[in-house]
Amino acid sequence: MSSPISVLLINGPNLNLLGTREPHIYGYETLQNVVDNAEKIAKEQDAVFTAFQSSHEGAIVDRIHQAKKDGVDGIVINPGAYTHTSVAIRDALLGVEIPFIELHVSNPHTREEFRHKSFLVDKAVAVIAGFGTKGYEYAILHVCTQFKKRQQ
Ligand SMILES: O=C1C[C@@](O)(C(=O)O)C[C@@H](O)[C@@H]1O
Repeated sequence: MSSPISVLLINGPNLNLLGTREPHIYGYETLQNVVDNAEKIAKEQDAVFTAFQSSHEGAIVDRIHQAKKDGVDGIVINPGAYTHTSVAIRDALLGVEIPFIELHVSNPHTREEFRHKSFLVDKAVAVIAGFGTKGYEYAILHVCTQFKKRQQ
């Protein structure tokens, strides 16, 4: 029997405040809820699931490096504001060669101009934006069902 797909969910800065942060934009669901739902969906698909949140760019870079050592097959990442600024996170994702989905709770393209630029979008397998926290469920299910086990 082949080993299960392994998926890592990364949330960047301020996403720990989901549920209370600008709820008219991000809704009322907490990050804990989002992660619990994502884990449930992954488990239903017999996938291995891990989640990580940090508001620090370097910590996110380090976690992406660790993902390669751990044999992660796919990453779902909501980079928060680092979407619009971080060459380091882009380079980390490219460096580990793990396919990833870029995810946003809101649709940044309907918001301020500075949110229209993404340093990841041209390298992402897919982008999910504007579905609220439901987007996490779609992204995790997609990785678990459509991504292939990587050759180690
Ligand atoms: O922190 C965030 C959250 C976000 O990534 C989203 O999920 O909609 C959109 C970003 O522009 C913002 O900085």
